[in-house]
Amino acid sequence: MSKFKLALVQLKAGLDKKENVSRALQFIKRAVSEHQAKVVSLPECFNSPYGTQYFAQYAESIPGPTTDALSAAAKEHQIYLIGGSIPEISEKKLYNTATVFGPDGRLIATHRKVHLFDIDIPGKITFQESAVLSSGDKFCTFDTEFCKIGVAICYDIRFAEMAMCYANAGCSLIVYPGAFNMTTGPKHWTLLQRARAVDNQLYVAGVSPARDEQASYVSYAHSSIVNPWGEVLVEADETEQIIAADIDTSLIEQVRNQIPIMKQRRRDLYTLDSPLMRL
Ligand SMILES: NC(=O)CCC(=O)C(=O)O
Repeated sequence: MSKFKLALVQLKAGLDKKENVSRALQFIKRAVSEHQAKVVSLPECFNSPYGTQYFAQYAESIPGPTTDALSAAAKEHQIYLIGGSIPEISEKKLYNTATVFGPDGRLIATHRKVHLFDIDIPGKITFQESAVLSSGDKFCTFDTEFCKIGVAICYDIRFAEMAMCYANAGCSLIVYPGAFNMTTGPKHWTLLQRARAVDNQLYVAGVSPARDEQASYVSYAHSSIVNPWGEVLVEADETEQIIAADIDTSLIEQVRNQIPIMKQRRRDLYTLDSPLMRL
């Protein structure tokens, strides 16, 4: 059993990359000093505006200037830092990539968004990440002294199978840096976080950029942390801010004993057969 504080930084990312990174560093410092956070996460695409027209221009290799700054911040504050995501360039391909740094500043995990955000809701929103990005083909979990944590990015949350793989791998918490929009956000963002939490009886956190009404892509914001009961422990509004909550792994054991769906699965009728289960 363990208990630790998770803080999510709902950051407003603008056109100035240096300014975005510098604001992120200020908020990380505050997450530690004001909330005593041991694990801190930034949102999807935190050093760049979110949009296919920006990814190539803002892309960096990893390691690069943005991730060097994250590494130094994790070390300075002795925290696990989930660096939201950034546009990554590697071997001439672009990815939407999350990085995770340990309290010693070492890069301990990366996640390239597995499910690219390609949707078409006529008159509302059409978006095609796959026009410029390549998808990742690996899962991402990392161990801490508190619990195992899984990381996936935004649209990945719509795929229940992926969260189930993370639960089967022993994760107590899944963190989704994500930038839902003003069409799907109000309908699905919190619902999906609650669904993944209830399906898998674990904690789920969604960490979004703050809303910028002037941006070409307007984020819904509303970062939140949901417990294994599916209860929203804390939810941001649309403004730039930090939210934080205790992650208490004893609640996972309690819920799994009280509602023992993990033991009641009919594996004779259905199985999740993924080679990537071997994380
Ligand atoms: N950045 C994203 O993947 C957005 C996902 C989203 O808005 C959705 O509805 O799904």
